[in-house]
Amino acid sequence: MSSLTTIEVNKEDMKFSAAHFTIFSATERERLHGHNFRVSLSISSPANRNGLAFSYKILKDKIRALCDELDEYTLLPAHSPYLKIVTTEHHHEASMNGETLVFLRSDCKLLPIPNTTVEAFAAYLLDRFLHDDDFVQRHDLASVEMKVSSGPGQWGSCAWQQAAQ
Ligand SMILES: Nc1nc2c(c(=O)[nH]1)N=C([C@H](O)[C@H](O)COP(=O)(O)OP(=O)(O)OP(=O)(O)O)CN2
Repeated sequence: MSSLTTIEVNKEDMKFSAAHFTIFSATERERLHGHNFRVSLSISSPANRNGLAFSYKILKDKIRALCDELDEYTLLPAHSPYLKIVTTEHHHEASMNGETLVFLRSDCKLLPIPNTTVEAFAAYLLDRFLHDDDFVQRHDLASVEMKVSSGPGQWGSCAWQQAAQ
């Protein structure tokens, strides 16, 4: 049975500062607020005779680029079951429970996620990592785990595992 090695990249600058509000139900949400979200990526692969899984510099570059896309925006969930978003020429009008929040489009990013939680961010970033290019196809990987933190001691994660051969 071969052993697996894991590379984890979790650099201080792998982060994005963003505003959001978590939606707990059709009638409950947080007020708009922000975090410095941190991102960590771990990739496991079969140990090889060269003792090098792959150069992890490419991972840091990819995560930093993904973080830059989200940095200093208000992040809104385009796939929320509770929040309805109407986009006009200059604004996103986000409505739930009889209230409407109006945001400048230039200040916002709508993400294809159901909620702006750390676990939903982790799933979104993992999907981007897996599908933005052919890194996963070009390497013999066993698993990939993306983690997002909204503050010390609290993380959400999402993982992909290679299908059993
Ligand atoms: N499953 C999840 N639950 C919560 C999330 C989340 O992303 N996934 N997020 C929040 C809020 O965004 C909140 O701002 C963070 O929660 P909170 O416990 O208030 O954390 P703080 O950063 O304020 O840290 P404390 O010092 O522990 O208060 C809530 N739930």
